[in-house]
Amino acid sequence: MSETKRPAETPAISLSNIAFTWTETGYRIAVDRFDVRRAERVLLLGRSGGGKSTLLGLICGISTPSAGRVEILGTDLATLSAGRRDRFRAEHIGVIFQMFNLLPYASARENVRLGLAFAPGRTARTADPESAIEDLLTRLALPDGDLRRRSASRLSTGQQQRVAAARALIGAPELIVADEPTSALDTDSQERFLELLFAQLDRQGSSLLMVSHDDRLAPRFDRVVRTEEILRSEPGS
Ligand SMILES: Nc1ncnc2c1ncn2[C@@H]1O[C@H](COP(=O)(O)OP(=O)(O)OP(=O)(O)O)[C@@H](O)[C@H]1O
Repeated sequence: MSETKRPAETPAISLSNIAFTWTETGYRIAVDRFDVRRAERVLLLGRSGGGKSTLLGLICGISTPSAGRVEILGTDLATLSAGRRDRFRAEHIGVIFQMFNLLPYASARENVRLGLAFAPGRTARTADPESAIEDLLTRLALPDGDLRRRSASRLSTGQQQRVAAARALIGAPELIVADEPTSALDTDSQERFLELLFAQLDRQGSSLLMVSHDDRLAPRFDRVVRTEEILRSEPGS
């Protein structure tokens, strides 16, 4: 049985007394306490190799800590089997990966549609999936026509990034987690992307945790946290 509290009482993310070690490298992190509130937008800033992606993996339930508690939207991830954790992630967390992780041979539309796979709640919130996909791609400035039919591998980096954002946002999951989604873009494209992303977040009221090493992004967020404020890491052997 998962342990679930009422939404109004629960933060989007609540981490306590976390310890995690990568067995292959011995690199370890510890986090005493870290919370993100509902609808809050938090930027986690830190140097490269400082453990940001490792932390996001724990928050998304891709990795599991050796100690401590990861609670997402009131659910303690340790109470879920691996399969249920995957379904929980699909249903409640829109993830924008650093390398986007699009299916290269699938079209932009098909990649966005994947955001609804294994996510009955997100699907139920999307009355008409095909027009929702078109609407999101329009809002995220991926022009109609050939581009939306083209396989993802034939899109520019910025276009792939917007497809990845649309896939994360479709069906309005409560939490969006983004791992350096703007790192491959020039400053103007970064600005445009963030504007589009934030406008969509305003519409759907999701929380956002974004990690980056670029502190120029800071003014746009409700709160900025530096990795060294919450996370201790040891390089291993
Ligand atoms: N899959 C893995 N297997 C083993 N060790 C890993 C793995 N992924 C990361 N690590 C270890 O964790 C350390 C921190 O990596 P992580 O990707 O969490 O940092 P980061 O802050 O996200 O870096 P960047 O900003 O460069 O993406 C790495 O130096 C590496 O030793």
